[in-house]
Amino acid sequence: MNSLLALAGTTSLLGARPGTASFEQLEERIPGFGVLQNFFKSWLGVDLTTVLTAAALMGAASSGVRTIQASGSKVYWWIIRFLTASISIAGKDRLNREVLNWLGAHVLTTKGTRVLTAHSETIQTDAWHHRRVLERNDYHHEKRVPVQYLPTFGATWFIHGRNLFMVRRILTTSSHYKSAWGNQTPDEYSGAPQGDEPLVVMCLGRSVEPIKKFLDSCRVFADKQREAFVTVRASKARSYEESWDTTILRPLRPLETVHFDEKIKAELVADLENYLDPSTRKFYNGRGIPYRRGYLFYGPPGTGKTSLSLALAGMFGLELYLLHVPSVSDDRSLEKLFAALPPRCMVLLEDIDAVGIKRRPGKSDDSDDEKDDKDSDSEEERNLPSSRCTLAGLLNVLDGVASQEGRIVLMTSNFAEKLDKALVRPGRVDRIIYLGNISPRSSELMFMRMYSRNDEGQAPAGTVAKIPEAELTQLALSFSKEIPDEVLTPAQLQGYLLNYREAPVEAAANIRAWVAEERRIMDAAKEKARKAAEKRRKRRRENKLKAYAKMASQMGNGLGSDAELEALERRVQNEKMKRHLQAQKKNEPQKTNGKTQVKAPVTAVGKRPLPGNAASTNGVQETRTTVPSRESAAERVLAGNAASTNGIQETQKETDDNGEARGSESTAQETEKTVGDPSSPLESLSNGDKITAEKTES
Ligand SMILES: Nc1ncnc2c1ncn2[C@@H]1O[C@H](COP(=O)(O)OP(=O)(O)OP(=O)(O)O)[C@@H](O)[C@H]1O
Repeated sequence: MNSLLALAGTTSLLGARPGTASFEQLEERIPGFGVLQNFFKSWLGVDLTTVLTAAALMGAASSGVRTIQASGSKVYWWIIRFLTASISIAGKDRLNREVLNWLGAHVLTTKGTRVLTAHSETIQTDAWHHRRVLERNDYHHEKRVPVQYLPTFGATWFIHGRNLFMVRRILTTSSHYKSAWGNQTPDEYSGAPQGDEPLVVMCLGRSVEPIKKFLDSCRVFADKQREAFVTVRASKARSYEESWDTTILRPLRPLETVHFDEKIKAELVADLENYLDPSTRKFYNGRGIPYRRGYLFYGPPGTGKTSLSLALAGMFGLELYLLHVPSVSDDRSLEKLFAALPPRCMVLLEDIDAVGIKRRPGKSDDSDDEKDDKDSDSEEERNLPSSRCTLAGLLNVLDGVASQEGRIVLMTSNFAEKLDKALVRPGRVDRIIYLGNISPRSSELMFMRMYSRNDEGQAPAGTVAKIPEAELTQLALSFSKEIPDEVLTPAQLQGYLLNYREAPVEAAANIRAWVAEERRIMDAAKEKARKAAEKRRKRRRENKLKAYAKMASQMGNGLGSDAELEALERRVQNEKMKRHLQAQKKNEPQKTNGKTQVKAPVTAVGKRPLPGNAASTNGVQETRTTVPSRESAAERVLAGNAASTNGIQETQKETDDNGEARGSESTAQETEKTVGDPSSPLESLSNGDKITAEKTES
């Protein structure tokens, strides 16, 4: 048809009559044209050439209109470009959301805009939602996610700072719904924004400065909305492109509500203040020291590690970036996440011992016995998700070349002694703080916090309001006297107090019985765990003996009795240790006057002037002085040594029996060296130095 029209347009067909040159030309180009012409003429009385000519003219007219439209549009955009300035914002950028929120609060409501879009799902993470819930204190309202109204596609006009602005929310393919009306339906009636639409902010004038100011106002407004909250941003789980995606707003938690040693708390705050002081950055930069700070909070579960992190983020007005390492797909993604951090923020790596990152191969110094102990102690470890990030990758983002400056890394751990030494070395972790079980003093403060007036002077509801403050103080004191030092976790005690939310008198009266019951339950649980561990150890031992028996029978030397197999096992253990030490000797051969000198382990962390070196009475002890209730690796090694010293003697006897001479003296030396070779960072913090020094002297 097009070719026909073209032909009709190019050849003047008005005079194309049979027998004329034009008609013959047409007949030649379109075989059968004459027949069609006759058919139309005789049956419909219509001249086909006239019809075609009219169609050609119409086509030409419409293409002319299109050309005019295109030129008009070009002129329009040229004028727009000439007269306006603009800034576009990507759909996923946080600023995008902040601009929309600003428009929602300042333009849509005042202008009475009639075409809007509504959200009710992801909104709960926004400050305005929390504010409304807090303000209304309306339980039923809170059950339903409130609706927020925002600009839809297209342009929103408004005046800001005496400048005329237009914000365009641009349609993306994902947000467009093709209606039955095709492209005729305006965007706002044929689709709904998905939240990832880019924005273009335009302003009449030839400078972008007014737009920058406007964007600043949007940010200030968003910050104000968030004032009473800590913004927690979490890494997006398992996606192709890792990003800091989810934003959760948590109400501010005052640091006073996290109870632990007041001295250590004050030192921690002072340390952070000092780090965040602008002069510190200059100091670091001037001396070529990477401007970074790392903290490790460790202790049993429920002692306030996460609460402390949130409280610190709130106190310093920093955003808390929550990194869930097991859900990061690989080291590159981890790097990307760290690279996307703002210059000043806190990154929280929770339960860093449990993220499934393996120690670097070949770096583990654990003996078999130690491994056995660890196995038996950490049943839950078997169920850990295994991260695809490597330790090297993690170390690199924390303190490598790729690592960003300015941020604060907080790590929490229940078993800090399991952490790789490299992870907690200075530069990655500059302060280690132990959060322990609750002390009587902290329990008194917790009691007061639960029942006294809040910051706004409002008393708690119900009967509590009628109790005078002096009486509450007395109750708190008598309550705290019943709390054994360092036995219960703060979380446990908080749970108890919540059961008596409006009855402080009863809480104080019943505490003794509750503590006794809790102790009984905890003792029973410990005993059960001990028995289970014992059983596992026994089973493993039996399995080992069976394996040795099999080995022995394969060797055909007639060994078979339990005593013989145990002797064989000891020999194998000793041999393993000997080889291990020989391998080590190769790495650090230092012989002076024939005496082996054992190199002191790297104790940078332990030697740092950490706060509160003395054991604390308030539930917090500094790492160096307190190792959590679990037996430390050094203790285990020491215990292992005692056993292996016996083992050596017995082995000596056994080997004599077997006619194999073996120097017990050298074995003893080797054993001592093992002691000075701590396998965990906390060993280097606590016992490593001392033990090594003593052994070296001997
Ligand atoms: N030291 C503390 N002071 C006040 N409240 C505490 C303290 N420790 C724990 N809590 C309370 O116990 C609960 C759990 O605390 P949190 O999650 O901070 O402990 P955690 O040490 O991080 O535990 P986990 O190791 O299991 O993650 C919170 O509700 C918190 O209010």
